[in-house]
Amino acid sequence: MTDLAIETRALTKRYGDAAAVEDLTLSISSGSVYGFLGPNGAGKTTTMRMLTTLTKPTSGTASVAGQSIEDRDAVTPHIGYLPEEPPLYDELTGREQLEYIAGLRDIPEDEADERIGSMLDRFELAEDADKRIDAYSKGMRQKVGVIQAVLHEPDVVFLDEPTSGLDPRAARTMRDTIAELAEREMTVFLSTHILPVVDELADTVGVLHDGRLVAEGTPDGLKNRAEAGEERSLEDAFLDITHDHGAERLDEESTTTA
Ligand SMILES: Nc1ncnc2c1ncn2[C@@H]1O[C@H](COP(=O)(O)OP(=O)(O)OP(=O)(O)O)[C@@H](O)[C@H]1O
Repeated sequence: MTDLAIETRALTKRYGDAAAVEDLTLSISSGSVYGFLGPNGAGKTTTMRMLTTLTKPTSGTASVAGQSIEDRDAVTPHIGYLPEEPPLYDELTGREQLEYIAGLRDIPEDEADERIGSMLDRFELAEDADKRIDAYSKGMRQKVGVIQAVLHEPDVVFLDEPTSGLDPRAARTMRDTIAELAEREMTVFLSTHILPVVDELADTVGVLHDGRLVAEGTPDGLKNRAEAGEERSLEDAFLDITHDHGAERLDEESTTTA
């Protein structure tokens, strides 16, 4: 694998006249945690869907784990994806769902049993593992969703709002798990609106606004963009960055319509 786990060049996705993602160029190192931030509708999910080969870009190129996203069969063994709504079969139990995914991923049965057992314990889901998923709460579905995303120990995992629906203890387990995945050299592409999670875990943060990357740096680098001496949280930095860019665009619009 190259040193870059994710590389995109001018990646663009249009729906009709509107660009959901525009001219996105990213270079994300292997083994790092990349925090991908942006207001609602900024294009985060669209980006993840392109990088996980679920939707085709309108233009531009990208590779994930050294494989072009045009080659779905080459990319998928290397990646895991937790989307906003984890794809689960309601009629299966949690354990059956995970065993099914382990089979699809060609994980040997004894290894799969061990990994599934240890992840169910870790997320305190063992007691409910033999209940049908249609009886699961949102948080329980989320737990199964993340376990199935990392079960095959992919090189790169895409997590869309991983702490969504989780109680504080489970959210802590999720954060610890992400940190551990990164320690094991897995690259984590993490999108969330919970900024302290990004501040705690991310090596690099990218901020998307209206489909464009408007800021990128370390969490501390983004916080320190303001005048020296000012104490800022990542939330302050995010609000400033996305506000500045909204204001710039309004200026551009008023100039072009004047
Ligand atoms: N299938 C689609 N058809 C048309 N427009 C779409 C489609 N999918 C996304 N969009 C548009 O693309 C833009 C980006 O959406 P996207 O879901 O990627 O944003 P997001 O950053 O993930 O938002 P959120 O934080 O709310 O989940 C939005 O304007 C959305 O309406």
